[in-house]
Amino acid sequence: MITTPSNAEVISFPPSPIRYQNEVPGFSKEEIPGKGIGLIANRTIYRGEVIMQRLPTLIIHLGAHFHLPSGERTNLYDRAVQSLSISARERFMKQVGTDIYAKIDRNAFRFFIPGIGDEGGHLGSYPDAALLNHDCRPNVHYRIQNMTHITVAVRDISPGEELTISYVDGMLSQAGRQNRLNDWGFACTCSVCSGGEAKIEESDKRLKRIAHLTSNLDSFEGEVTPETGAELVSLHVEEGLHMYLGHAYTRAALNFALFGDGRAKEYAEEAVKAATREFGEHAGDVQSMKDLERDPRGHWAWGLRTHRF
Ligand SMILES: C[S@@+](CC[C@H](N)C(=O)[O-])C[C@H]1O[C@@H](n2cnc3c(N)ncnc32)[C@H](O)[C@@H]1O
Repeated sequence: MITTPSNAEVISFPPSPIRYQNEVPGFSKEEIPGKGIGLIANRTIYRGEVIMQRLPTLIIHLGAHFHLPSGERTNLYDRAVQSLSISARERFMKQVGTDIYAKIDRNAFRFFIPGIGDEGGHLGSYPDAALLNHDCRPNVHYRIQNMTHITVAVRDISPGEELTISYVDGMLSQAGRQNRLNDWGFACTCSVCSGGEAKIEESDKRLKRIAHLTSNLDSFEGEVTPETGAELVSLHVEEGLHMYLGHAYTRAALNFALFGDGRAKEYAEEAVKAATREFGEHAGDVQSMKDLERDPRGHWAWGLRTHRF
């Protein structure tokens, strides 16, 4: 661990260690043409399945990675990697990148210790999870909870399909995403990016519509009908943004509730499932959607829009 003394104390004593379940690996490592190594499903993996949970091999404070003089940083990185067990070191060193700095840069995942702002920013090295290649419309979502990297399927995955995550914000336009991906040194060949001009235009248009509906739903001034949230969910599914369905279903459920519409219940139920996949069962959205599902009419939002207009 390369961090400040106060962060080290918190990191050494995570507030509530999560349980580990036995894993039956649903994937194998394979060479993928044009992408290096990747992970391929070797059985059907169902939506919501936890695919992999990993503790970090190394933790590095963002300040150390980006602001230490390179000589000092190299020294620290060498010592950190030397202190790993032989097998952990081997897995770390197999990652892409010409030296330790590059391996961290190209493979590590960013996370923040909650409650202390930028000071809590770290890079976690998880060499097994780092084998997930990028797709703009991925089938897997990951989160880092108590320093643990958790990978969950966001839709059913067939045997032989590659497991992928998105390295960039999937709501960016295709050009915006490609621009960010240049940092990793590859051009994306996902179904949207390689689908030709018309497909890219259609996808960008959908993303604009998603942004527009989201902003309307989030403000009391925006133009919305009971159907607006349902349209938002459909657009996410059409666009392949299964990784973001938690917020979409939550907005839709709340919108139905605001209109005093009974569909709030079924959307809240889906919101609970999607938000659990994305953020974990203890996330705030999950709890509030459980409340809405249990008692839509008793919810604070029920009928508020109908009173107003
Ligand atoms: C975190 S690593 C992923 C694992 C990597 N393929 C390996 O062999 O270890 C990131 C690197 O994988 C490659 N990569 C990931 N996604 C890709 C994609 N969609 N197309 C081409 N290369 C990709 C790029 O070289 C990128 O810098």
